[in-house]
Amino acid sequence: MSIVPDSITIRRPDDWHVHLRDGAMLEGVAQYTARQFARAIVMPNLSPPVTTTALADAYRERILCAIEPGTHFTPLMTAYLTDATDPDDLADGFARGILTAAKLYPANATTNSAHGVSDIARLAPVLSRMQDIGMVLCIHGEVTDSDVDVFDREAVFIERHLSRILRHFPELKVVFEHITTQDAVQFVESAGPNVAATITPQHLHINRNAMLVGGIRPHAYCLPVAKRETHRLALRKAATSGSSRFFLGTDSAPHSREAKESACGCAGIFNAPYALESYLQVFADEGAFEQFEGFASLHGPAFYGLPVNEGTITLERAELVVPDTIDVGGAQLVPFHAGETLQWSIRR
Ligand SMILES: NC(=O)N[C@@H](CC(=O)O)C(=O)O
Ligand SMILES: [Zn+2]
Ligand SMILES: [Zn+2]
Repeated sequence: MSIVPDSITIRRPDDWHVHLRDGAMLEGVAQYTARQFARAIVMPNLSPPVTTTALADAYRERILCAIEPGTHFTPLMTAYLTDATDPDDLADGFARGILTAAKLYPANATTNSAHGVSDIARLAPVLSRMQDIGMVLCIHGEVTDSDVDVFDREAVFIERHLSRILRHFPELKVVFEHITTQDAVQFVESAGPNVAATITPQHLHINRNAMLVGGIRPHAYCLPVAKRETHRLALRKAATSGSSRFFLGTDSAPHSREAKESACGCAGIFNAPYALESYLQVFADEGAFEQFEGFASLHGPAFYGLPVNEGTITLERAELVVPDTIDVGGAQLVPFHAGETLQWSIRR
């Protein structure tokens, strides 16, 4: 067993995958992310989605308005790829610093993805341009074919699509997002340096039993769905390995309590309020304290070609009781780890 210190100070971290939503929900949740992270890659799956540079620019303004004055937080915007995406618009948004990445959702893979790409082959001109200009492609890597079991959708995506995308565009910078399987870990490890992956706190903490044993637990349901224990262990190993190809992306995805606790509950876990505390617990339990800063604060900027943040954040060993619910503009959200006691707290 390695020695675990009582506090840890790291460079300010970033969240490389978050859903901040819009309207009242945005107003309520943005501050939780801004308190923990200096920057965040903001997902474009609003309804309707953020498909152009102009829409991303307007959305960025709304996010900045939702952040409390005095908070230093930079939203990094993404454009949602559709069958109609214009490569010139993407390149223009990227050159002007409005867009940081583009996002590929296979049609109907997840929340608000009905406008996603129906045939990845049609994206060739877009992907080719992104490869040329060094713009990152973020991918929700699950197939949506109805004959594929929901627990196999990520592994089948690698085989049917991801390998092919990288064969055609071998220099394209790809983030395989919120990976949930050993297959994805192995794929990223054996791919070139232009391929990386984000890992969420929930996929490091829970396996599918958390969702299905002793009653159905909608607050543990997100997409890609948590897999069996062997996969969780592979993800913990990857995250804490020190490999620069794996970095932090919470996939915090708030839905109201009613939308989650329903006959057809929404996918998504709201983990923004205690994301760092949750991740650190994993690194502490794995005896990988020294790898925490790389995962949280260094590997992501290096991959995106951005500077690391100035300033630091300190977490200390101090119990933290996660509330059962969090009130956000009148709606109740159930956070990840609701009712549990975490062992680490951010020093304020
Ligand atoms: N992760 C989720 O379960 N849900 C996300 C969409 C996504 O990231 O796939 C959402 O927007 O609710
Ligand atoms: Zn996703
Ligand atoms: Zn997401």
